[in-house]
Amino acid sequence: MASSVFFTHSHCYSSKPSSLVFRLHRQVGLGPTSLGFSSSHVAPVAVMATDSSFKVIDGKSVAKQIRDEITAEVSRMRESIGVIPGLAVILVGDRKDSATYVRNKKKACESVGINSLEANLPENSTEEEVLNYIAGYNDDPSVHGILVQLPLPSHMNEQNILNAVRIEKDVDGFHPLNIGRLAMRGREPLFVPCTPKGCIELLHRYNVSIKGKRAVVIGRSNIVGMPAALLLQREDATVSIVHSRTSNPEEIIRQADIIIAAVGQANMVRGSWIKPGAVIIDVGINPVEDPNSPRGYKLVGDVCYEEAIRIASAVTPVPGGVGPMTIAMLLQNTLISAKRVHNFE
Ligand SMILES: Nc1nc(=O)c2c([nH]1)NC[C@@H]1CN(c3ccc(C(=O)N[C@@H](CCC(=O)O)C(=O)O)cc3)C=[N+]21
Repeated sequence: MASSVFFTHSHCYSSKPSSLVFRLHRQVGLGPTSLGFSSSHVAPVAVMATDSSFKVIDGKSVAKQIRDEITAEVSRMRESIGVIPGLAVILVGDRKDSATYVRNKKKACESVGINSLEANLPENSTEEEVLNYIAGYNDDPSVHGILVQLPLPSHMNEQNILNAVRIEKDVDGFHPLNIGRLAMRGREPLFVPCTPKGCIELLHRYNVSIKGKRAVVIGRSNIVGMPAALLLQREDATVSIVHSRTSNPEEIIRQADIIIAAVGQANMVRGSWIKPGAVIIDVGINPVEDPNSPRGYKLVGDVCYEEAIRIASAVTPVPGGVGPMTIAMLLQNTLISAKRVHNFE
C-alpha cells in the first residue's frame, strides 16, 4: 500500500504501551470460558470499570471445532447417500507461500474426509490451459468445489479465470455473480468468500453482537475488505471502509466497536487508535524479521497485538486467528455445495 497515510511499524513497542494507565492497572489471570478457550483477563480499570475480561479470540480452536462438525456431516452424508464431497484446487506457478497454502488445504480436506484433487500447472502455462482445467472440473460431478489459488501469474487475466468457474462450484465466492449477490439486499450468494466468512463466524461464536454496532474495515480488497464490509452490513452494523486514500484513518478507526483489519501492513493499527473495549479481527499475515526464530522471520498481523490487548476487549492473534478459519470455511463451503447439489439436508 504505497501511501503516506498508512504508517508501518516493523514491531510494536510493547515495553512502552501507549497508555501508562493501562499498564499500571493490568491484571493477568487465566481461566477457561464457556467456549473452552483460555483467556487472559486484562483490567484497564481507568477506562473499563466493569466487564473487563479480555479475550484472545482463538481461531485455531474454533476452526478445529468447525472441522469436527464438518467431519460428522461428511460421514453422515457418505453413509446415507454414498456421496463424498470433492474439492479441486488449481495452483499455477511455484510461489512458495501458495504451495504451502495449497498443501494445508489438502491436509485439511483429508482431516475431514473431503476428497481433494489438485492441478499443479507450471508458471508459463497459458490462460487457455487454466481455463481447460476449470472446464474439466466444472463438468466433473465428483467435484463440488473449485478453487483457483491466487495470485495468478501476471500474464493471466484473473477476471477471465474467476468468471469461468461455475457459480455452483465457486467455493471461494469470487465469481462476480456471487459477489454481486452479496452486495444486494434480499439476494443470496451461493457462497460467501472464506476469509470474511471466517471473520464473521468468529464474532458469532464469541457472542459479539454486530447489529447496530459501528464497524470499521481497514482495506478494500476484492477477496477480504469489500466482502467483509458487505457481510457486516448484512448483519446490520454501520460500516465504514478505511483505505489508502482515507484522509483521517485513525479518527475513523477510533470510533469502531468492531475492527476488521485487512491491509497487509505489519503492526499498522496502534493501541492509541483503538476504542476501549473494541473487538478486533486481524486478517493480516505479515512476515517480519525475527533473529530469534529458526526461519529468520515471524508472522504478525496488521494490528499491534501487544498494544491492542491492553485496550480492546477481544483480539485475534496472528498466527492462530483468522488463518485457520479461512481453511475451515473452505471446507464448509465445499460441504454446502455437495449437500446442495444432492439435495441432502
Ligand atoms: N483462491 C484463493 N483462496 C484463498 O483463500 C487464498 C488464496 N487464493 N490465496 C492466498 C490467501 C491466503 N490464505 C490463507 C489461508 C490460511 C492461512 C493459515 O492457515 N494461516 C495460519 C498459519 C500461518 C503460518 O504459520 O504459515 C495462521 O494464520 O495461523 C493463511 C492464509 C488463503 N488465501
